[in-house]
Amino acid sequence: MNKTIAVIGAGSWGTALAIHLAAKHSVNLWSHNKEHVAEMRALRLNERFLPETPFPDSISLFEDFNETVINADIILIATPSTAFNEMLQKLQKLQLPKLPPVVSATKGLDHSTNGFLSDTFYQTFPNANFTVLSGPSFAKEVAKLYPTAIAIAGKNELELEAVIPYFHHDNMRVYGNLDIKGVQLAGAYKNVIAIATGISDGLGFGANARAALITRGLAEMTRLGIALQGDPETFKGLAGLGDLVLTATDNQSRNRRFGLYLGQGLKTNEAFEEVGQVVEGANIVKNIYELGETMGIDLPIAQQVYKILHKNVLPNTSLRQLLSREQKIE
Ligand SMILES: NC(=O)c1ccc[n+]([C@@H]2O[C@H](COP(=O)([O-])OP(=O)(O)OC[C@H]3O[C@@H](n4cnc5c(N)ncnc54)[C@H](O)[C@@H]3O)[C@@H](O)[C@H]2O)c1
Ligand SMILES: O=P(O)(O)OC[C@H](O)CO
Repeated sequence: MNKTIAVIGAGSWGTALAIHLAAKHSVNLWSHNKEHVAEMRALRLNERFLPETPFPDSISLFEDFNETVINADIILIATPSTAFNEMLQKLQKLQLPKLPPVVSATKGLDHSTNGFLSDTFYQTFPNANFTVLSGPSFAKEVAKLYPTAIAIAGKNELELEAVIPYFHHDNMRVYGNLDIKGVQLAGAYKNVIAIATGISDGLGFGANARAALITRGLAEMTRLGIALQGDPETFKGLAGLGDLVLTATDNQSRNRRFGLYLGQGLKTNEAFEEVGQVVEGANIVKNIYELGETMGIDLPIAQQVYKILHKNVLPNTSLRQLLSREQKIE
């Protein structure tokens, strides 16, 4: 089957997935930045975000949103979470007679509601097929076609069957998942824990502290996830533990690197500048903190990351506060 896939967002993730999908399909890759589109057309490469992997011939570059999606068999949104809503508005404006299945590869929450991006999507398109792609997957490795396993989550098996075959081929193995809320919460939360382990490593706290943050981070992610109607099993799977371990331990992660810079003494704005790409954990830690407060759920690691980023608490003070909390049963 040679189908057409519209990829919305030409950062590192949209581009990597475009390269993977282009092995079997035609891909329309869209960026909101006209100069970036011209550059990618000329170079047949996304030099800004993924400079090591040239485009196969089956990728076409688009600056016009309408042209990108009008004949697409599926639409993949791969923008940062801050732009997700804007992409839905663009899709709505098109008034397509029937929206093709939409897959979100964005890892985050809705910043204005603290809610799931899927809820925002269903409010705009109540009857459309919407699924979420998540799991341990660095863009650079996907673009180089290294072996990768991910999860795609949706409301029911029919919706999953309509999209999984587009992604499940060559070096990518896809597991279907029916817990769309848990998968999203895990994909967002692991970014915050990766910032915390980065900070801890930047401070030189060592391997014991890193393992403790990952394990206790998984516990608090699971606690919030269950309270938000996620399935506890999800947090042990690819979108949970899998992505948490990847992001919290490998320096390809922007969230982890951002934390490392903070731990080494850089100010927040300096750390953002050094990373130079999206840091979703920093985008959403306030949402997670507010969810914990309003729902009365203890999220100690996220609380400390929130205080470092939003209340000017020093990383060293903050992480030591984690250790000095009252003794409890695991
Ligand atoms: N890079 C990865 O390894 C990876 C893997 C899995 C998931 N993700 C997720 O994918 C999403 C995108 O991340 P990325 O790695 O591609 O980020 P990136 O920093 O590499 O690129 C961001 C892209 O978004 C574009 N953008 C910014 N504002 C926009 C707007 N208002 N409208 C349209 N486009 C806009 C930028 O021009 C840029 O092309 C994030 O939620 C991230 O967590 C990334
Ligand atoms: O670079 P990060 O920290 O945004 O992580 C990228 C992916 O989410 C890893 O699965």
